[in-house]
Amino acid sequence: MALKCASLWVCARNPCSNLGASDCGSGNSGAALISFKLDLEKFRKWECCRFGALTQQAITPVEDEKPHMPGVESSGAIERTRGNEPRGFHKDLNLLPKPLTANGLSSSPSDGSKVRVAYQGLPGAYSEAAALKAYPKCETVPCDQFEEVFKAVELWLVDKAVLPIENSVGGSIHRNYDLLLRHRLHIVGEVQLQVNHCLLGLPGTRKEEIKSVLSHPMALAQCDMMLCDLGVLRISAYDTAGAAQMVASTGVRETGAIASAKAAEIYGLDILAEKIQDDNDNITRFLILAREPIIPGTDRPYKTSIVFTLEEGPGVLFKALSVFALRSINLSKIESRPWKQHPLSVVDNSNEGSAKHFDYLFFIDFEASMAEPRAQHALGHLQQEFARFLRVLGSYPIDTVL
Ligand SMILES: O=C(O)C(=O)C[C@]1(C(=O)O)C=C[C@@H](O)C=C1
Repeated sequence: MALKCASLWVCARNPCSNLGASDCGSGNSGAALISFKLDLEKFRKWECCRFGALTQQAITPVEDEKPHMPGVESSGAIERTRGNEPRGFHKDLNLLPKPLTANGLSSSPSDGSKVRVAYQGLPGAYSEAAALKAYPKCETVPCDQFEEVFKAVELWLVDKAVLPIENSVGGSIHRNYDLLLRHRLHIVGEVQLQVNHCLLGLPGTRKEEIKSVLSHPMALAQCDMMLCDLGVLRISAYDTAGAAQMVASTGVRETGAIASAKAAEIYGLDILAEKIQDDNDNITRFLILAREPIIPGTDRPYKTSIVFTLEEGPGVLFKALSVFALRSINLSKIESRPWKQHPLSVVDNSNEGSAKHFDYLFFIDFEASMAEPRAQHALGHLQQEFARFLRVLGSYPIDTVL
């Protein structure tokens, strides 16, 4: 694999000798951020020491990518029917681009004139719309699973990836936080997209005829009230456009899909109801990922995403977050995820034997650019005083246009 030397910002305690870093900074709490320019292979070796099997796991496909939501029934009927002939529809679904799969990644065309952007789902998915918002002339490349979206960039089959990370109604997409850590891509941008869901059905179907509705679990959650009113069975699918394609190809009048108006057009379905989400302001935030980081500036508002772990102790998270408050840096997101390689930390309490604590990773977005000294000082402080591990996932312009 043709991996190039990459520039990464990495802060951690005592990694200097392993990394060949040019500057390890001082131990002062206000120390400047240690910026390492390092060789990706060295970085991997170092991370391997700290995380054991993490590096190896980064190339192991996720066992179960099938979406699951409590209270949402999953059915064999939602498995993709790639290659199946659509029944009774004028659209030839076989002419649409086929999603990449882990085993079926093909090479990019040699003409590098267009940016190729991978996304999870089928044409008409919101992730595709997000890719086109970020790069209006890009070539969008559909992938079956999130894991393949990452691999498509890592294997140089595409230039960028777009990844949903949170929704204003449904909250975080936890799987994608975990994948961000397991892979070595950089966040180079974000896209905020207004998501207007439609209820789709076979041509000529009435809304009242619908008995079950297929969609992505996030989309089902975002339309909870309307689905309760209809009293329909909910069935989860990999993505909204995939649900629309499924309804089109199975030809069952009683089954509808929640998807975009564009998906209705692509798969030849009728729009039975529009803007069916519970909250009119239904915004999904997507991340743009690339092999190389961008160089952040101060010309416009920037956001920086980091992930870190902390030592165990009372008030440690409070103290860690104070490094931002002390410098008037606003936090726009905090998410904690179990540290899967280190599920428990054992603390020796002299009288009572050993106490066990769950170990967590903290993902934080803060509103400052890594080009700003206050952001560099905040991360230097966090790294020197509190963090066992710290990685900058990216520093990128804030998307302010809906
Ligand atoms: O299924 C799609 O169309 C997607 O792009 C995925 C996704 C998500 O994962 O949240 C994106 C936006 C909507 O919030 C619903 C689903």
